[in-house]
Amino acid sequence: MKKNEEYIVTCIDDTDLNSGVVKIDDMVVFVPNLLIGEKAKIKIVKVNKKYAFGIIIELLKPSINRQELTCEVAKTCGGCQLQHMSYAYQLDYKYKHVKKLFEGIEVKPILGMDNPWYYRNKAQFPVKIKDGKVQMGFYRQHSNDVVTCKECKIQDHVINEVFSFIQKKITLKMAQDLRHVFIRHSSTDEIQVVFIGKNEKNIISLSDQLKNTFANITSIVFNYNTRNDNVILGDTYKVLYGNDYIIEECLGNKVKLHFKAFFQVNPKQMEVLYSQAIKAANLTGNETCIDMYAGTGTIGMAVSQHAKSVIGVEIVKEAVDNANDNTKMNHLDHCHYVCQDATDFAHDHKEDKIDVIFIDPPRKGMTENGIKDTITMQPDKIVYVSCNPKTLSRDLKIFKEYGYQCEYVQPVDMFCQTIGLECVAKLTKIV
Ligand SMILES: C[S@@+](CC[C@H](N)C(=O)[O-])C[C@H]1O[C@@H](n2cnc3c(N)ncnc32)[C@H](O)[C@@H]1O
Repeated sequence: MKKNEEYIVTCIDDTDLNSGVVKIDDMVVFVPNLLIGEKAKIKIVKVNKKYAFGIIIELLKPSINRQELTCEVAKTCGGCQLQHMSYAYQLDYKYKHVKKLFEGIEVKPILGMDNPWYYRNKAQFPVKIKDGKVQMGFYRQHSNDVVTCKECKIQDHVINEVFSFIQKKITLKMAQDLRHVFIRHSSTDEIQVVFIGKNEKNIISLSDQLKNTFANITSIVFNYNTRNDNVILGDTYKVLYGNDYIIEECLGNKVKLHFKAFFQVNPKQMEVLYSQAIKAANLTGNETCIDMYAGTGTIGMAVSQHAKSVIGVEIVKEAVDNANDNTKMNHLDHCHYVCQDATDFAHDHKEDKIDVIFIDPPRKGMTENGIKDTITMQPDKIVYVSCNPKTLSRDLKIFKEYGYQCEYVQPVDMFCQTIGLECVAKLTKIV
């Protein structure tokens, strides 16, 4: 097989990264976006020793599970990898792959959305100047090129409106000192805009236009980032209007949310996810709980309404400050947060007797030492919330080696149209 050769193929399988799998003379070829059962003319673009990669040139027999692409940049923007699948099929596809990862563990049916569009409450738009024009949009897949578009079909409508307004008003002078524009829209209908770049001088007039146009903007911030890597936010910032936070809501609690603090991007499914986490813990009201990787305290505050006390740990100072303000604002005085690395926290508390531990780490999951020290606390139950089924599966194996087994995994579709999936895992002590 050689590069640029063309073949007519039928797709026999798929991968969890949205590639169809075809076989040509016993050679496996991965073809992005090809669905099982589909017949297509493909072109080989790369050949390795044991496998190759191809691209679709012409779809000869489309699957009934394929849906029309309605987004104008679906083919160039890297955001929605599964937009060519009907939503029911996206859920089947995710379920099949998540089940493979958790062999021997019950995986409950995925909880999906009724309307899987316009759900995201946060967007980060890169800003560039190319050929004397300002570009603001999304990164092309595996590239630093910016794909411009009028709207994004998974961002909520208000974010699209603010995005479109900035696109119209931004000048070359403004763009030259900017790298990103970050927009959040809360469930309480507050808008936050964070400009990220070198210098705020040329942005002041845009900030004024924004606050004069959108009555519910409560926070405009300039974040200074002069680094040359792909970390989006810098350390220092200046508030241009209002506050450095907005007010969010989660399961009935108000949440003060700093722009540097984490918040789930799908507010509807966040409540489904955290309700599942609380259900898994089956609390009686007498438990002492830990909320590890706590963010602004969203899980811990909801848990504290069903438990005796909650102590939470989080590494981002601004988020911890928010979390402690949030417990006061919601009158939850048996819930308290500390700023520390989660592994160090688990180590310092390993002699404590804790009943239930909630864990919600970033994509990379936990450290083995963190898992060992968590287990030393001998909780009756551990509820692990994860946005990365692969690191969850790895960590569940380590938990099992140290005496905790997973009873079940409950997937929740938090990231419709994309390959992402969130899961809740319930773990109990092996007796
Ligand atoms: C997936 S978020 C979950 C946040 C929170 N539970 C929520 O749902 O809003 C993971 C959180 O872990 C925090 N984090 C990352 N590394 C950490 C560490 N080593 N120790 C403690 N917290 C950490 C991040 O700042 C982030 O807030």
